[in-house]
Order: sequence, then structure tokens, then C-alpha cells
Amino acid sequence: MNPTFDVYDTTLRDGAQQEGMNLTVADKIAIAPLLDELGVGFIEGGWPGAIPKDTDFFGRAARELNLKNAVLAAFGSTRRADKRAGDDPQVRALLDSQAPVVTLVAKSDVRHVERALRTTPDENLAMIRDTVEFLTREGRRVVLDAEHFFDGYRFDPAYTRSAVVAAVEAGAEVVTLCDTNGGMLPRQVTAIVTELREALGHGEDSAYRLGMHAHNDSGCAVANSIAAVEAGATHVQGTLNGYGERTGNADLVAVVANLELKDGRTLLRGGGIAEATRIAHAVSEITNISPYGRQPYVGASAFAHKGGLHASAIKVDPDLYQHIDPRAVGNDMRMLISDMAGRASIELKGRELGFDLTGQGELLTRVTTRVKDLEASGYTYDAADASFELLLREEITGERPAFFRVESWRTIVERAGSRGAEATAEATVKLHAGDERHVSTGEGNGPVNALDHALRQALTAVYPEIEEFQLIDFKVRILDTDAGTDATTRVLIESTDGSTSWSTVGVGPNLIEASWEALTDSAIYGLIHAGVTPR
Ligand SMILES: CC(=O)SCCNC(=O)CCNC(=O)[C@H](O)C(C)(C)COP(=O)(O)OP(=O)(O)OC[C@H]1O[C@@H](n2cnc3c(N)ncnc32)[C@H](O)[C@@H]1OP(=O)(O)O
Ligand SMILES: CC(=O)C(=O)O
Repeated sequence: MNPTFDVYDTTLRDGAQQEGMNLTVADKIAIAPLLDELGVGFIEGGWPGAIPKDTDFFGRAARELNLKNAVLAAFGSTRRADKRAGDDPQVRALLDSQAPVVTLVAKSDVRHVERALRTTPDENLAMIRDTVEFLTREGRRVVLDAEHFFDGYRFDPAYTRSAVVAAVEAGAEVVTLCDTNGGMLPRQVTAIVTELREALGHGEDSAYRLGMHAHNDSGCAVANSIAAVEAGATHVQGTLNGYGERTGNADLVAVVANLELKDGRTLLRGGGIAEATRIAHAVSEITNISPYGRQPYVGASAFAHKGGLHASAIKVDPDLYQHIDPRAVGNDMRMLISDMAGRASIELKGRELGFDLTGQGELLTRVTTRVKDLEASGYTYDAADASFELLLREEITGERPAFFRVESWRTIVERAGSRGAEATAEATVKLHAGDERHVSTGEGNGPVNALDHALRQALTAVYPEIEEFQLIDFKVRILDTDAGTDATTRVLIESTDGSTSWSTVGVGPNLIEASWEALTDSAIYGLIHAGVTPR
């Protein structure tokens, strides 16, 4: 079915206004096909003529992108006051971008007209009319973003409406109602969109659409977008991962998922919502902004369950504790193991890890008790799935997988010379593997780094697979801060083999000992999952 909605993505323009984000042209060229794959109808690429990178983007996009679902939109403003649209260099730059759609930001709040634009209300309406007419005459489809629409409407509804009418009469196919300052509440959006539509006589058969562009300053951007759609808007704007200036824009995936999965509307072309998690994370990789775990629908924690009571109900039917089937957005349900786990949590986690523990009540009780005791002493398994899997395997088989037997290890940190000279660390590891004794030393910029090198070196001859493993994150937390340097330490280590990553935990009064526990867990888990059997 052809969507009766426009989904308009502004990640590359308004999303890029986020503090700390700096997209290169290559980043934008890489993100656009992902947005297209999601199935949005419009991709706003930036402001050509104002931002040199954006001018380049449109040039490269015309040559390199082959979009299936979306068309490109170039963003810019209405002509300057007292200029002809065709003579305004920034309006000409929009034409030169060759984008089939031009989105114009226009003032619709009379206070902004007078104080920010420093022109008359009539001249602002003329700026809207002229610019829209000029661009449509030149064969462009025009979207008009009515900036500060809602604030303006509350102050002077008649003027704000006249800005909308000027755009529509001049040929704009969409007028987007912008909550530019992001302070609206859903009931205000509902009331204003409803009143505007009545005043304009806007209906389903109107030749233009009304759209919504929401910012999240009141935490209501997604709710406000839905409210606008429920009140009759058929064009929604937003950004991937809710990127944007200040607190961000409406998170487009959340808006679309709510409207498609809860309301049964069709917004995306090609059913892309089932790919939303992968696409949102792929975009995070390119923006180099870590995905937000608790992001609705696509976050890693969006369907992660920790409470034992939840797990016991989920075992009967996942719908009992989930608002949708995570697969609908390409996400997964996960069980988190902690001191809040019950036997059902362990059974479900076991299933997730490939162990069928159905009917093994005694084992489940044993594992649950052990987890609770270990968590009480400082371990944390919801952040260390790999260590939990080793514990579970040990309880199932009665022993840890014996890839090696450690005889001893030690580490020395030395600083030669005076204050300011670099300290170096050295470690020696003695262990038995493959019927031989291996003694190895390693150096590093710290004792854990040196131990990591020595451990790998000692194991490489018997298990060459270990060369693929890399330590990618190392976190230390002091658990009883009152104890000062005598405190218990928890170490979390994240490792990777280049394609997957896993986390392990170690706890002890000695930081190095806790790190060693997490390091050896990591090596054992990595070897098991590389398909290696103990030699
Ligand atoms: C709500 C939004 O997010 S809108 C998008 C905001 N994004 C950006 O601003 C990023 C790109 N912006 C830029 O590169 C620059 O601000 C430019 C190139 C657009 C303008 O730069 P400058 O010419 O140096 O002007 P400056 O940024 O100081 O001020 C903006 C000017 O645009 C005018 N202006 C603002 N909105 C509009 C509008 N809708 N129509 C016409 N003119 C406008 C302002 O009145 C001001 O005019 P002035 O130069 O006569 O004072
Ligand atoms: C146009 C736009 O980004 C806004 O009004 O917020």
C-alpha cells in the first residue's frame, strides 16, 4: 500500500545541529542510503549555499546516490527582506543544489518577524509567497517549515495562519508546523492543529499536507508528533536516534513505530520498520555517537528484563511484559542476570545462551542462589554475560572448561628516574596447557595491560585463536568507598574477536587480582566461542 503519510527525515540537517556532532560529506553520503532503506520519503541533506559541506553533499549525492524510496530535500530560508527571490544568492543556491524538493524555513511568529527579522509582517508574508512561487515556477516541490508556529499561534493565531495561507496559495505542497523551541504539550498540539484545520477548511482531500516538526525540550517530541498526526497532520519530520540541537528532535523511529505498530497506519515505504534497530545502530557508528541503550524500540535495553517476576511471566508469554514483539523493530528480547533474578530468569537466560534447562529445578535453584551470593559480594552479571555463561556451564557440568591451569602470575610496576618519567609494567605468567608448561613475560603501559600480553603469549602456542582477541574496554569500580585503599574492587572487561564482543567480571580486594579473573574468564569464553576444545 502506498503510504498516505510523508515521513521526512532531517538527520543530516537538523540532527547535525546537535552539540558535538560534525558530519563529513562522506558521513552524509553513507547515512543517506540507510535512511532510504528504512523507507523514509524525504531526506533533508543540509543547507546548500550556507554550509560549504552541504553544497558539496548535494553535488556528490546527485552523482553517487541511487535512492529507491526517498527524494532529497535542500533546506534554506525564504528570501531576504527587500530582495527579489531570484536575486537572493542563498535562494539560488537551493536551485543549484538540483534537489527536487526545497524546504524553506519561514517566520510565522509575528514577534520573530518584528524582532529577529526586523521587517514588517506584510513583508514577511511577501517573502514567503515570492520564494515559494519562484521555486515552484522553477520546477521544485516546496515544503514550508513554519518556524515557531505553535508559540506564534498562541500569541497571534491570525498572523500565524496567514503565513500558512501565503505558503499554500503560492504552491507549497506541505506546510510544516514547527515546535521550534520544543516546549509544547500534546494537548496544546492537538488543540492548535485541530483549530487550524477547521479555520483553513483543511481536510483529507486538500491539495496540501500539514506536517509536524517537533523538538524535545519538554520531553514530548514523540508524543507531540503523534498528537499532530491524530489531529490530521500527514507529514512527520524527525531524526534518527532523536539527534538534534539542545535536547534533540523527535526520534523518527519511535514516532513511526508508534504510528505503524500501535495505530496500524502505513508510513514507511518498503516495511523498513523491521530493520529499524540495525539501521539506527549503523547510523550511530557513522555519527560516532554511542547508541543510547534505553532508547525506545531500538535501544539495547529496550527489551532487556531484569526482574525475576517479569521473567517468570515472560516464560509463559513474552507479551505479558513487553509492549510489542521486539522482532517487529529488529530488536531482541534479553534476560539480565543479577541478584534480582529468579529461577525463571536463569531458565530463560540459559535458553538464550543455547542451554535447555527445562525441568532442572535443582540446578536452577543452585545457579540462582550462587548468582545472588556472588552479586552480594560485588559481582555484577547483567553487565557480564560471558562470566555468567561460564558460571552456568560450571554448574551444568560440575567444572570450568579446562583450557589451561594457572601455576602463578606476578606483575611489577616500575618507574625509573624522577617525577614525570613514564612508569612501565612487566608481568610473568606461568601456566600449563596442551601438556606443557608455558612461562611468558609481557610488558605494558600498566599492570593489567602487561598481564594481558603475558597471558596471550603463554597461550598462543597452544591456542593461536587467542591472537584474534582484543581487550576493548576496561572499567574499574570501587565498591565500598569508605574502605579507602582497602576497598573491594570490581573490574569489567569487554573483549572482541573482531566480529562479536563479550564482557567478563572480576572482583577482589586487589585490583590486579580482580582484573586477572576477568582476563582469564575472557580468554576462556573467547576460546569456547571460537569453537576450540581444551588441548
Ligand atoms: C530552526 C532552525 O533550526 S533553522 C536552521 C538553523 N540552521 C542554521 O542556521 C545553520 C546554517 N546557517 C548559516 O550558515 C548562517 O546563519 C547563514 C549563512 C544562514 C546566515 O549567515 P549570516 O548571513 O552571517 O547571518 P546571521 O546568521 O548572522 O543571521 C541570519 C540572518 O538571516 C535572517 N533570517 C532568519 N530567518 C530568516 C528567514 N526565514 N527568511 C529570511 N531571512 C531570515 C536573519 O534576520 C538574519 O538577517 P541579518 O543578516 O540581516 O541580520
Ligand atoms: C525548521 C526547524 O528546524 C524548526 O523550526 O525547528
